[in-house]
Amino acid sequence: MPSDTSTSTPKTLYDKVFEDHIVYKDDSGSYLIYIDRHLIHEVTSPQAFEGLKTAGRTVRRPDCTLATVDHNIPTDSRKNFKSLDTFIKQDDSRVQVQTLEDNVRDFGLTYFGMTDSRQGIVHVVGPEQGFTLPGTTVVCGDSHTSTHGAFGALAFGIGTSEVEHVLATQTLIQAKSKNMRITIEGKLSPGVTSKDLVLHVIGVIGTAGGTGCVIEFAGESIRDLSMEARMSICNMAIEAGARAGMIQPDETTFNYIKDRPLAPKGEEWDKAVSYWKTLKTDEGAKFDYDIKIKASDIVPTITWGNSPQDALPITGKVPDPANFTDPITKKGVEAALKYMGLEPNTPLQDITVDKVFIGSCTNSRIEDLRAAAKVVRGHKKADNVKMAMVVPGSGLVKKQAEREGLDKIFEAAGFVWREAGCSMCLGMNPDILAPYERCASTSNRNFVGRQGALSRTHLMSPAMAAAAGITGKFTDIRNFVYNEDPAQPKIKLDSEDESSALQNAVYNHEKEPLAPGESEDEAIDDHINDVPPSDHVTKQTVDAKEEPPAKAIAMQKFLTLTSIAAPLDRANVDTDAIIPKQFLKTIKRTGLRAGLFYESRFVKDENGNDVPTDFVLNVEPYTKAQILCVTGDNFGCGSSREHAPWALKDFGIRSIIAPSFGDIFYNNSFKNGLLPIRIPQDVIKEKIYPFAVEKKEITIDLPNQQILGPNKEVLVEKFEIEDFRKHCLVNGLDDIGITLEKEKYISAFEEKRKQVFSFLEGGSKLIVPVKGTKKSKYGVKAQEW
Ligand SMILES: CC(C)[C@H](C(=O)O)[C@@H](O)C(=O)O
Ligand code: SF4
Repeated sequence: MPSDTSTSTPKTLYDKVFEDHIVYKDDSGSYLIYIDRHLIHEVTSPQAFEGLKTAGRTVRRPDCTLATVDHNIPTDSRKNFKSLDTFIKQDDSRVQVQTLEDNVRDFGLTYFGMTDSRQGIVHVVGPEQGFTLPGTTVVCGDSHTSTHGAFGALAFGIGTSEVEHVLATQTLIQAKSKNMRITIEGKLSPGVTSKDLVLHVIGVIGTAGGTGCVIEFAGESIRDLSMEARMSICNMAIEAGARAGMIQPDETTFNYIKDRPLAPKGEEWDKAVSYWKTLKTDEGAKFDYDIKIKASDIVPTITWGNSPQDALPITGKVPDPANFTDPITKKGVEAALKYMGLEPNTPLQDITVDKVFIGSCTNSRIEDLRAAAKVVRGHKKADNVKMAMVVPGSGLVKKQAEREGLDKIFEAAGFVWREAGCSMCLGMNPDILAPYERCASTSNRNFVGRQGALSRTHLMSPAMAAAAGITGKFTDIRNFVYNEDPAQPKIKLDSEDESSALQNAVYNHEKEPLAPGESEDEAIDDHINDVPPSDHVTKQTVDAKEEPPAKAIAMQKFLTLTSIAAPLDRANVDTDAIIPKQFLKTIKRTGLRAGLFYESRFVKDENGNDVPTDFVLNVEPYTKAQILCVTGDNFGCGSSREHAPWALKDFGIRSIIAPSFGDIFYNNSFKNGLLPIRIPQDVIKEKIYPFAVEKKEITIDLPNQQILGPNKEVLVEKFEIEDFRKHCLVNGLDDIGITLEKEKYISAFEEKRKQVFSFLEGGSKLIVPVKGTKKSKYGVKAQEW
């Protein structure tokens, strides 16, 4: 490290960053890579911390971790915030937030809580603070970690078991992904934004298009974009099925980072920039897939269905199932139209909306809010729009917008101005749509039930969502009549005033005034005393200390499995469908059976009770199936929630056969002793699916990598599985235990890193004092400032 550029083989940006992080490579080709930056939020971390405590493990590098709360928190005004107990009314949400506060205190981690204006959506906070840097590896228990790839970082979502792995070892076990490049040739046309660009790309390559790949976005249009616009693109790389999205860092990147609180300073800055300038794809580097898209083909784009790939030009019409020949696609279109309450061939611009949501980690940054405010300025919300909600991505974005008067513009138009959080992007807090409400949303997922049960989501850019709020229907922003009255407040143009000095005046946290005679430490200690310790955490920590530290925790072994297989004739089954968001509000790994495929398995009767449907897992004998046989591509796409494999496992499923899987789901399954098997679609349909339908038992033989029929005849001669994964499953081995045996390699890497990448040292510990994390009362090392 840094990767050797003098050798003859040209490398891609991804190759370089990956190679610079290899701690160890084993004979089977599996890598242990070092993780520079780890972001944490309340939904996917409780079980990870619980695992650490149970095994008596500590956090290896607290300086590499930064925590905040975002998914569960209400977006109501915090002016009268007194405590979590009174502010968060939903019990399960409050427990998750409280559990995170306990954990960051117990492990001495840096945390932006609800009274800290730096709190916000993890993917807004990381870049805003300069925690995200080019050439780093960035992970988070969240699929939209791909956002950070806009800086030339290798950034990807992980499951909760991997969160635990990173906390304990600061590394991850990884296979090398394939290289894909998507070049957008030429310049974007007026009125076309980065959101239109990325929706268009997903419409072209599909939600499984990037599976197994890291996508590098390149070309003139990408180079022309601001950092915030680049983040919106990489954010949605996961929606194209990719492991990560990346953009070569350049002057735009460096200017954005300079002087942010955690950016390297002085000589370290110069050293960093000279390294960052090497982070580009070499001439002649090989891509497994090289796709070119003309910028001139991209127009303002919105989605019509339940997958981000259901993207159409705003000038288009709702698709007609009669035009589709492939039976799975046709069935999917019919189901989506029914769910979305749309008639085939309706012009998109004739469709009226009930609500507008401007926010989410895709589009809640200052430029997004400026673009929306510019549309709204001097207009009034349409009468048919029941509510238009604007949710800034962080407390600092909110403050900046208020300094610019954007809040007043929104409010004058009848839009609602809220506090920072994920909000209606997935509605884990009270911000949800009522059944059948149609929403113009700047978020990234339009899945069934995503914004509330039976909700109807259409994805689009901030300007288009704002325009829908004004006209009451989907609107081509190119035809929108802005109010140009000079008496209206002026709004900065996109990416104007990106000068670092101004940005940082804004994005540095303003500390709360100290009480007379109070020192900073005392102020912090006071706040800690306000946060009541939770009994279960205290107890677990103490218990763990009495136990000798565990090495490898055994997982259930997987050798052979004979069972009937439940047939599922669907494509793009997302993890929101496998386990909807309301079941994520748990701090345990178990008890999720009830939520498995909840929206498919149950409908409500007139008294609001769950009534089972004829979904395959409700039908005998499939209630006892241990195998799921899926015919369509991309099973488990979308969110990183490990709750999906937990729920399948809780139901009794131990193996899933499908043509392809979402990357994070695939990974998460192995960590829980589940075996996902990739088999070509025609083989599934011809050889396995018929037995599933006939309720006949099949056998999966993992040691021999075979699938056998009811009479033990060979259906699949040798399915693929990486050696390392097979080894772990067959022997029931826990990854963390295995990795900890590589301690000497990790330490050696860290020693070198200290010299070569000295500008990464300090990490989140360079943050100015943060409330609530100074002292641990429970024995684990506290953060020092
Ligand atoms: C809660 C989290 C696991 C999830 C994700 O990984 O994406 C969420 O952020 C989402 O957008 O669905
Ligand atoms: S996609 Fe939505 S829920 Fe997920 S992190 Fe982003 S804002 Fe939060």
